[in-house]
Amino acid sequence: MSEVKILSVSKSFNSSKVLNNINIDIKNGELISLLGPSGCGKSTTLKLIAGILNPDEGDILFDNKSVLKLKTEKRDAAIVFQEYLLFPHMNIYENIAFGLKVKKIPKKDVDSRVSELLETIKLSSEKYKYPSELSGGQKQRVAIARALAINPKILLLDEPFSSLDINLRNEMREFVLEIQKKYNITTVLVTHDKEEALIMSDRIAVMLDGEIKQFDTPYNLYKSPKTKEVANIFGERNYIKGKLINGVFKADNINIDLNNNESYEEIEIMISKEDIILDEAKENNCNIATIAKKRYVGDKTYYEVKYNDYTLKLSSTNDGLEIGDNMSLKFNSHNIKYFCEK
Ligand SMILES: Nc1ncnc2c1ncn2[C@@H]1O[C@H](COP(=O)(O)OP(=O)(O)OP(=O)(O)O)[C@@H](O)[C@H]1O
Repeated sequence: MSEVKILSVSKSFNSSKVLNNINIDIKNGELISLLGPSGCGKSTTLKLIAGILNPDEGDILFDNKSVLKLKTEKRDAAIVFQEYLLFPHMNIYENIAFGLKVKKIPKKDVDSRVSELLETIKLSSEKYKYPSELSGGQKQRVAIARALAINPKILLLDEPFSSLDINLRNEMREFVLEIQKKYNITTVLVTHDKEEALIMSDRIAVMLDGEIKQFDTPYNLYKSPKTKEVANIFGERNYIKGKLINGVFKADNINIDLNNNESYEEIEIMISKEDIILDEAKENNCNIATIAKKRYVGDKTYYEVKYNDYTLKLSSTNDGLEIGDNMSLKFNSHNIKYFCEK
């Protein structure tokens, strides 16, 4: 385990800048994710940490020492890719033992380390099987055990679950979390899956166009994104433009008390789907919305409602509403976030 610092790192390929002034400070034993759309520079960042690539500018420190001059094999960073890249002609035991043998570790120490890892990945009884005889999840477990065998300072995971089906993916996420906590190993996970990043990370670096837009805890990123572009990474939200007058948001036919004393001429509020609440419409209730669309997804139902000139999207555990139903509308005002120009 190790503390990792990426300091003002930039990288270009063929004079096109793919990373611009990246700064990430990873604590000992922390699991962070690099989250962003395809091409934003996640894998390049991982390769810079591993030493597969070198930055044009900036520095990378492990435990406060620059590793830029160290080759990949000297950095003690283990990388696991989406494709398992196991050696097909070696059995599971030999695959896991490979890095230890290269380091000329005595046979009895190799044996005890590999046995411990086989137990951790629950494949002790399969140790003489070859990769072709394993399921996708088992292969990925072997790939992680092989990476951990050499006791790396940092574990780098490049979209390790994307080729697995959804049930296996959930199982592998839990497995990696368990193993990461057990060995307290500093880990960087590359993913484009927001749910995966939210579930697994101590902190998430949101990357867009080669820049870190926000580096924060899952909770803060979801509840208090600094910008709309970061908010949108974590799913569709509702946005309404209006004014803020002494803490009361005002737009056409909408007044929401945000419980503060601030005033802005132009702001845009962001309301998450789960913060719009539908209730039975009462006779004297003026906030009436009509259900326009319904999408049932099992544990919740997504609705689109028309409220005056607004179309709002919300999620509810109530799956019994139908298109055309009139419902009263409420907002969870304490969860409303706003973006403004002073
Ligand atoms: N060796 C290379 N030579 C030239 N361009 C490259 C090289 N590696 C990456 N790029 C470019 O750099 C940009 C960032 O690539 P990178 O693989 O880091 O993105 P990513 O966020 O990991 O994307 P994905 O999720 O699709 O893997 C892309 O435009 C890519 O085409």
